[in-house]
Amino acid sequence: MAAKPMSNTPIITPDYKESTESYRQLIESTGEDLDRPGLQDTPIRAAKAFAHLTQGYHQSLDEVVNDAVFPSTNRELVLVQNIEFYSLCEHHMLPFHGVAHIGYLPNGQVLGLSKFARIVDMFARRLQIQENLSEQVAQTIMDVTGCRGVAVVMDASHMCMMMRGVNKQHSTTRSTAMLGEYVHDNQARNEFLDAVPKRQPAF
Ligand SMILES: Nc1nc2c(ncn2[C@@H]2O[C@H](COP(=O)(O)OP(=O)(O)OP(=O)(O)O)[C@@H](O)[C@H]2O)c(=O)[nH]1
Ligand SMILES: [Zn+2]
Repeated sequence: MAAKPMSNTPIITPDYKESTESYRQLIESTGEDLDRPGLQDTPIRAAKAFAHLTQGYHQSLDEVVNDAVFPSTNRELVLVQNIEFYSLCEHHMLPFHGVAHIGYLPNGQVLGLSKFARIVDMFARRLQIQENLSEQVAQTIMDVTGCRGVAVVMDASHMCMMMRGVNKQHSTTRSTAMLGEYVHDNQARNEFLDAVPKRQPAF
């Protein structure tokens, strides 16, 4: 018997037509021969890869969280650290990647641990700048859990600073977003910042 569909939402199979054509034009603009064997499937491959890297636009928070919010009396710091992420900078569409560290102070309920990573990915898989990515993750955790405070630190290396432009191989960027009690409570801020791993140079 066929598996029962999970919802009545129609399954849309993307055909990547427009993005494949865009990649064809982009490759042609280099003077390359699109018919040579190595490149024949490259436009569709690149289109599929780009769709993957930007899939966060098509995810819903409800699906990502999947009701994994659980009652708890624990109100102390929960720190989920070293969540690796890959994103694309919105200025050059080149990758930036690194790790996110998320701390929060629960207020009667806690979020399933994997959901922190899923929320990071949902916002990272878009065209982004690192500062906004950090804020969006923090705000979403606050909205979903109703926590007392949330702090996000992200350490990342930006390919647009490494492969081109200023060509700096060792520079990394730390962005921070703090909400709720973390805004004014220096003791809570310091507890979180002391617990966050120190960032190593990119190489
Ligand atoms: N604040 C911030 N800037 C970013 C991020 N990703 C890329 N950028 C910067 O966006 C800026 C765009 O600057 P522009 O002068 O318009 O572009 P550009 O001529 O390509 O700049 P260069 O990279 O300096 O060659 C650069 O300074 C990038 O380093 C990010 O996540 N946050
Ligand atoms: Zn960039």
